[in-house]
Amino acid sequence: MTKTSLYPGFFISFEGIDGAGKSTHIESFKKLMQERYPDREVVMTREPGGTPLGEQLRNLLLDAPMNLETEALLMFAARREHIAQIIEPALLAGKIVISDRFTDASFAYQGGGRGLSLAKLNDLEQWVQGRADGKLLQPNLTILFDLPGEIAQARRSKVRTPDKFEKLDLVFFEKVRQEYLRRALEDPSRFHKVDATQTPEAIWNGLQALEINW
Ligand SMILES: Nc1ncnc2c1ncn2[C@@H]1O[C@H](COP(=O)(O)OP(=O)(O)O)[C@@H](O)[C@H]1O
Ligand SMILES: Cc1cn([C@H]2C[C@H](O)[C@@H](COP(=O)(O)OP(=O)(O)O)O2)c(=O)[nH]c1=O
Repeated sequence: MTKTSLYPGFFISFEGIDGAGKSTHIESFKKLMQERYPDREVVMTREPGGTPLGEQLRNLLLDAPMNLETEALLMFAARREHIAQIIEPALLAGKIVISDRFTDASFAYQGGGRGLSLAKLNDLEQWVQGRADGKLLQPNLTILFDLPGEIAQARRSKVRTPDKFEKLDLVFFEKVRQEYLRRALEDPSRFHKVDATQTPEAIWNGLQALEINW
């Protein structure tokens, strides 16, 4: 059985290091899905966040310095609420859910970047995404914007005031990137890797050509 058949809906996550180009494409991608599947509702959401409690946790997570384990636990607490309130009900109702980040980000940032053990992250993933039937709720498709840390940093420095994670250095973002790539290798049927060094137009053409295996 594929993960796709766990729910009538379809779950897509967008991932990548800060500045890789997710925000540039996610709204248009939502519109594309809506045009392609006019009889389905498309729900756009994000992590950390997605629920009133999750958004409160997001404010804390993005600004307050905290112990690494605390950070991971709060990320997964926000995720549990997000799954219970938003993601699972939408998937059960046959909707398309697009989330700006999901669990791969915890492996990449708290694991790869900050060094939390993958065993602990695996436990949290099982805890928060495990279902009564023993299967794991995962995105059906994860679109990973892959970009060298240096290029992402140059793009970021042009635009915005950095949050807590964005202030971290180049070595950190390379480790984050490598963990994303490791996760992609581990589950190649779920991941679609985008070469984010391409022009926005080329990236968009690639996204439009992407086949959704419902
Ligand atoms: N393919 C691209 N080539 C050059 N610059 C880009 C590309 N995609 C996005 N950018 C620019 O890089 C910056 C970061 O992009 P953004 O989409 O906000 O990244 P993210 O949401 O992944 O952090 C923005 O200024 C954006 O205009
Ligand atoms: C979901 C998640 C995000 N993050 C981090 C990655 C980002 O730096 C930050 C917020 O992500 P994001 O929403 O992509 O921020 P922005 O749109 O402002 O770039 O949270 C984690 O460290 N772990 C997680 O599990």
